[in-house]
Amino acid sequence: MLQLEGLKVDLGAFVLRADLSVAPGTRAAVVGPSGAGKSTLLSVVAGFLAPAEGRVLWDGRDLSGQEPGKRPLSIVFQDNNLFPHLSVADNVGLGLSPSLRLSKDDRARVAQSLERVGLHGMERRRPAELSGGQLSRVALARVLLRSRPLMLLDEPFAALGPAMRGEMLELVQDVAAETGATVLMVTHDPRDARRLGGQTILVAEGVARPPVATEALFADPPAVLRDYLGPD
Ligand SMILES: Nc1ncnc2c1ncn2[C@@H]1O[C@H](COP(=O)(O)OP(=O)(O)OP(=O)(O)O)[C@@H](O)[C@H]1O
Repeated sequence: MLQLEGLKVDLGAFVLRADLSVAPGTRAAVVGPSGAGKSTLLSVVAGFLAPAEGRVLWDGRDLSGQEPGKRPLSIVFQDNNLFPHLSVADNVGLGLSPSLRLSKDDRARVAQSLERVGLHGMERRRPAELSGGQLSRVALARVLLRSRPLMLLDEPFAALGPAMRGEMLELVQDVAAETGATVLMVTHDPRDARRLGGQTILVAEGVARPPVATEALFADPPAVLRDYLGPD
């Protein structure tokens, strides 16, 4: 379980607070106005930012001071954090070993996870030789391989069209189901939040609110969410 306990992140002109927990295996969309602090929230969970107050706990263990690579999580950003000079297989292999010292067995697992996301035969390509959707698949193959219990996705599919986004969201759900991971996914699209089919953390007015059922939230949105969503 992820717990944000009395958390305060202070970026000078911007302060974000959070006091919430996310039950194991929850798929939670993170929504809210631009500049509200969604990426900041993910950054503090990931360990890129240290909180001024409070703690981030995973299964009751305080993650303070633990560097991002050692935390029990995987991250996917919009640019998919792929290295342009490395092959698809090596980009995925980094999920197992940052120095790319991979055993034969590791290589087989890389191939297996690429096959799982529909990229069989593309192992030797470089990121520049792939489409946007395929790049997202590479990033998800790495997440699958790492099999960490928490997946942080920051607008991962914003550059893709609606149909492809739907496909990718299904893949995220499959990957989360296979690894049992808890998912936090920042999105600007309420349809994506609904498609994720779980809960939503609303970030607005300096606060990340506890997760609530997505359907119920969008059926009767609080004023700040209504303003953000605009007229139907
Ligand atoms: N390194 C920083 N130093 C100071 N302020 C920052 C820093 N990074 C972000 N901010 C500010 O913190 C606030 C929250 O930014 P953040 O990127 O978390 O918002 P967001 O909800 O993810 O926005 P968007 O939806 O536009 O991506 C913004 O007002 C931003 O200007």
